[in-house]
Amino acid sequence: MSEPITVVVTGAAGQIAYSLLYMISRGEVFGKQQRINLHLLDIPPMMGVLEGVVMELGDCALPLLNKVVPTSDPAVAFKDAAAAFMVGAMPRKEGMERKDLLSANVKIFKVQGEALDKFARKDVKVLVVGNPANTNAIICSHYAPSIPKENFTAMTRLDQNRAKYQIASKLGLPVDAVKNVIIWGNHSSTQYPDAKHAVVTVNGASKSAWDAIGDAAYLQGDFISTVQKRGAAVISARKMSSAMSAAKAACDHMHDWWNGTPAGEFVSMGVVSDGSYGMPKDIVFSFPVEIRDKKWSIVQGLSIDDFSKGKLDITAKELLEEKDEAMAVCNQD
Ligand SMILES: NC(=O)C1=CN([C@@H]2O[C@H](COP(=O)(O)OP(=O)(O)OC[C@H]3O[C@@H](n4cnc5c(N)ncnc54)[C@H](O)[C@@H]3O)[C@@H](O)[C@H]2O)C=CC1
Ligand SMILES: O=C(O)CCC(=O)C(=O)O
Repeated sequence: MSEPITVVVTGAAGQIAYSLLYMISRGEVFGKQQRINLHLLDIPPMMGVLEGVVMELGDCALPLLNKVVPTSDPAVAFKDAAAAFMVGAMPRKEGMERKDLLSANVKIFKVQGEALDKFARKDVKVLVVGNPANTNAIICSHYAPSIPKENFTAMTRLDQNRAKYQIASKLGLPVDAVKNVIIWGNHSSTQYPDAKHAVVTVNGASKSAWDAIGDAAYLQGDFISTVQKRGAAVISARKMSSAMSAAKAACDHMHDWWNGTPAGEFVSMGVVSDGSYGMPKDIVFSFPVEIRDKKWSIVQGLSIDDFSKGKLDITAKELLEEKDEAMAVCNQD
């Protein structure tokens, strides 16, 4: 067993955390030999609920759980953090766009960025889940200047998993037969789910998902809109936003960041743009990445046709607008 690492989960009394805490504590992210000190942050009115979550974690009798620290103080929560799941934020209700949450949620990420800067390890890996996730991540990074920008990421893995599931279902394949589907841009309805580089394994042979499906109208139409609107569809059905699937995606994202991606495979993550694929710099944009030694790099050289370029430009424009609005909100104080 290794020395314990400190893992922070914000929004720890909420619905995503309820699934996420169990998966992390079972060793599904950092491995079955890695002991964990879980730091659970929520707001003061939720401390009673959080106490119940702590009781249940104890009652799960999880051998990897070294210590659980419930708190409403960011200074306590982020102390020595090696990894942070930033879930705590308001979810949207039916009829809202995720960016409608911006003014309420962005200030949370300013305060927590400042706390990460002061109290976390300088190599902390930060995954922003709370919406609008990409813009909250750029704000968090902005207010944590002593931590490298590369350490701040936003979650588009749920969109990737949704896209993978759509392709697998269309072809009647298991989900693990589908690889390298890409989510470009914002975790919003402007995101671009791109199947052009995806591959599928059929009867032991690898082939292009595009050719296997053989229906460009679907792949440029219903496939894209289904993935873009899946969050809203879940809200409409459940009257609450996705939680189990979001927790699973957060684990997948951090798992791959910690452990790396298999050769020839890439995953999508919102990362601070370096201008790759002609996208604006210094926004958190979802790109395909490969990961080695706990460091991601954007996959270069993928062909982008005019259809794709148009989609990338739309989502980049939205991210630039969101960033301006978020900075204006933060500068009000
Ligand atoms: N990026 C993605 O793919 C996804 C993002 N989300 C987003 O994740 C966020 C959380 O969703 P749920 O867990 O369903 O919401 P929830 O409402 O069940 O839980 C949120 C928790 O955050 C807490 N919180 C609020 N302000 C806080 C602060 N300043 N510090 C610490 N905790 C704070 C709340 O008290 C609550 O316990 C929402 O913004 C939601 O839209 C949800 C699904 C997928
Ligand atoms: O759609 C939302 O705003 C809530 C959850 C979410 O981000 C998602 O399900 O993709």
